[in-house]
Amino acid sequence: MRYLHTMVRVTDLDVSLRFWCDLLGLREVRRMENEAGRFTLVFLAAPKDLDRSAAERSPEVELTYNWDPEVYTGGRNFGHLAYKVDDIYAACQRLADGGVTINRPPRDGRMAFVRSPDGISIELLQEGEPQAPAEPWASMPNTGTW
Ligand SMILES: C[C@@H](O)C(=O)SC[C@H](NC(=O)CC[C@H](N)C(=O)O)C(=O)NCC(=O)O
Ligand code: NI
Repeated sequence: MRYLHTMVRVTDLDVSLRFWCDLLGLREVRRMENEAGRFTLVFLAAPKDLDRSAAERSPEVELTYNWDPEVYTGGRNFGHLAYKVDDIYAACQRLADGGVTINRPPRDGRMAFVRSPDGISIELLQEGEPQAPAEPWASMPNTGTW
């Protein structure tokens, strides 16, 4: 057995791709349009996983966009998706510049949390050793929950 993907239902595909790809940094590896089912699947992979994703189709995030509007509630038993990033300060700055709230800022130079446009919690962890605490992150308070 091996891990394949995590599926997330999204309410706006363009808004979601701007967050998951342009701001978070994932890459679209393939998509499937299903006319009969009236939905689109978009598979995303992190840059360092692209080769493996192309070969094994894993590990990926599967965005599911239902063409007919639906309201997605609950799911708070779901925790988060976690990614290692080369520079947690640069990643958080790119997300913040793109209008994403940094719910749990990287005060420790190691860990941050944000949420996707549909409220999916995402953990960002510094690759390797934590960075030295640096402003504005070191004194930035949490914003809500993640
Ligand atoms: C391609 C493979 O990875 C899938 O997950 S397809 C699973 C299939 N997805 C859909 O039918 C998408 C549209 C549907 N309206 C939905 O929102 O799920 C499926 O069986 N989905 C049910 C599920 O609970 O995942
Ligand atoms: Ni799936």
